[in-house]
Amino acid sequence: MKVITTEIPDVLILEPKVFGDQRGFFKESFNQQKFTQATGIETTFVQDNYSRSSQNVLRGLHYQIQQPQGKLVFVGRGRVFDVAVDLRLSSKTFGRWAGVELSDQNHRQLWVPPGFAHGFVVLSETVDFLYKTTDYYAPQHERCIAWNDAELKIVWPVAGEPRLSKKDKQGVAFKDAEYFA
Ligand SMILES: Cc1cn([C@H]2C[C@H](O)[C@@H](COP(=O)(O)OP(=O)(O)O[C@H]3O[C@@H](C)C(=O)[C@@H](O)[C@H]3O)O2)c(=O)[nH]c1=O
Repeated sequence: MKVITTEIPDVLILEPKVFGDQRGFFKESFNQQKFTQATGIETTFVQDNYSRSSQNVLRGLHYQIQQPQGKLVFVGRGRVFDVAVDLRLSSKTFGRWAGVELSDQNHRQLWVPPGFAHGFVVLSETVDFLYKTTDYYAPQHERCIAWNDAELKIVWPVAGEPRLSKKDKQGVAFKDAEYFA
């Protein structure tokens, strides 16, 4: 497995080994031992999530202020632009974002540590999006920052307004958000 750092050193791109043959391909989408060996991160994943979205859907920017979740995210089918925003006040990269294209072609996975907000926009017709989390879903602790926050200045590779859930339309400004210590 190859590990590539992003503009935020704690946000990592993982490239698993892909075995292609005349049938298609095989890859280990997760291997605890290889993940820890390659990244130095010792954590336990407790939940697997799978969502399907159509083109131009944007989900985010989400985090849990308690029970913060580290997320290992990847695409089963399709293409997204995936974003992690550092919400850790003590971090050198507080308030900065990292964005990476994840697709069924590049097989990339993104490690989004606890203490980050996360979101993605769908670039393909549909996307099957899969991720593991290091803590359980806790809706009472869920928070959402507006995808188009003026201060964060995330450059989403979409023209016009993406399609958002009701909840995501009510995302708060970064300056008003709750942060991590
Ligand atoms: C996230 C989640 C949702 N749900 C339910 C609640 C709701 O009725 C329905 C849809 O939830 P949402 O609209 O919050 O789903 P979604 O907008 O896909 O939320 C996800 O977005 C991405 C960007 C993340 O980073 C995730 O952590 C998560 O916040 O699924 C669960 O039961 N368990 C879960 O872990």
